[in-house]
Order: sequence, then C-alpha cells, then structure tokens
Amino acid sequence: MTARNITRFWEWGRKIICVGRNYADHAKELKNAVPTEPILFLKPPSAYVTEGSPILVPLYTSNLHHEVELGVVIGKGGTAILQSEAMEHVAGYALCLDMTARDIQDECKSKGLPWTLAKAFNTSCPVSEFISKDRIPDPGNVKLWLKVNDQLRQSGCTSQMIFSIPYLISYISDFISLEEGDLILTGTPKGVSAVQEYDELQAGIEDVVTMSFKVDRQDN
Ligand SMILES: O=C([O-])CC(=O)C(=O)O
Ligand SMILES: [Mg+2]
Repeated sequence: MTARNITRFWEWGRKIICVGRNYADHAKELKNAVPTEPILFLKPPSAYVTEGSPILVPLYTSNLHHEVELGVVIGKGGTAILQSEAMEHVAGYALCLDMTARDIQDECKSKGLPWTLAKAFNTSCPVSEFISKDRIPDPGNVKLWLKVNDQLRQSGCTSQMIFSIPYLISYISDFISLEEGDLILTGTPKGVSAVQEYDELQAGIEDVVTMSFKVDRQDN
C-alpha cells in the first residue's frame, strides 16, 4: 500500500471484526442454532499476537479453546460496500486463531451478557504472516487445519462457510465502516477444544502458510 506497510496490519491498531457460527458443524457441536444472519463481535488491536510470542491463558478461565479461522485483511475502506465489489476491498489474508474462554462465554450466554471477556483479552488473536491476495485465488475454497501437540483437532474447508466473504464484507460495512488495515475473522469449523499451559499449537492453510504458538502462563 502507500505510506504504511499493510503486511504488518497488526501494528496499525485497527479493528478486528469476528463472525461467529459461520460453519454449521461448529454451531452444532456447541448446541447453537445455525444463524440466518451473521453474528458479529469485536476484538481490540491489543488482542494481536504474532509468532515468537506466546498465547497467554487469562487467569479467570479454566477452559481456553482454540478456533482456527481465515482472516481477511481490508486494503480499501468503505461503507455499504456492494457484494459485487467486495473483493476489491481485500488486500490479503492471514491465518488467525479466535482464542475463546469457553467457560466465560457460556456464563455470558446464560446471563445474556456480552462476550467481551471471553473473546477480547490480550493475546486472544494470534495471526500468521500477511498473505497477499494473489496467493489465495479462491478464498471460498481453502482448507484450514489446527493441531495441538501434533494431534489434529480441526480440519475444515472455507467452502463450508454459511456466509461468503463478499457477503460478510457487504453485510458488516452496512453497520460498521471498514478501514484499511481492518481484519475480519470469518468463523471456525468444528473441532474446537481446550488448550493447556505449555501446549504447542500449529495451524495452516493448505500449502499456503503454517504457524505455531506456545500457550503460556500469565504472570500476575
Ligand atoms: O464462539 C463461538 O462459537 C463463535 C465463534 O467465534 C465462531 O463460530 O467462530
Ligand atoms: Mg470464532
């Protein structure tokens, strides 16, 4: 891009907009209804963590889950973006983890409270290197996987998404203007499960990218 380098989007302090329950198999494994409209929530830029730094377990959870997701990096901002023009707003992608304190989320759900502490804590958004748009010609048909300590836990394909990337960009931008450097997490396929301190997480997008993160104790 121009003055700033989009390949280091996590340093910009832009929004992270997350889509929930965008894969029917994941909605079902947590006994949630399959949505008829996208479910949105946010993470702050302080949630970003890149390879070389650990994922920290918040002190208040005893059930931290991994969710592997395709992230879409916005290159050109806009409001009320047409679905037919949505892909022109994409600069590239990143493999992302939507780390989730599942016990806290369950508590929030039962009380009808927002998910902020379950989803938006420090290091809740591990990201891979930036992947330029040309390296994923069809983002609606790529395979994602995640292993914990070398054991496969998640394996899915973005073709299983309920709402497509162009639809999501258009839908989100009707309510929340998108800006250059924003990241959209597009939801997770089934297989989410708990991680413990000292676990090693590895994830990848087919032959495009792999990344690894260690889970660590949070010093208080
Ligand atoms: O916490 C959840 O189950 C919702 C979510 O983020 C997803 O489906 O990716
Ligand atoms: Mg998620």
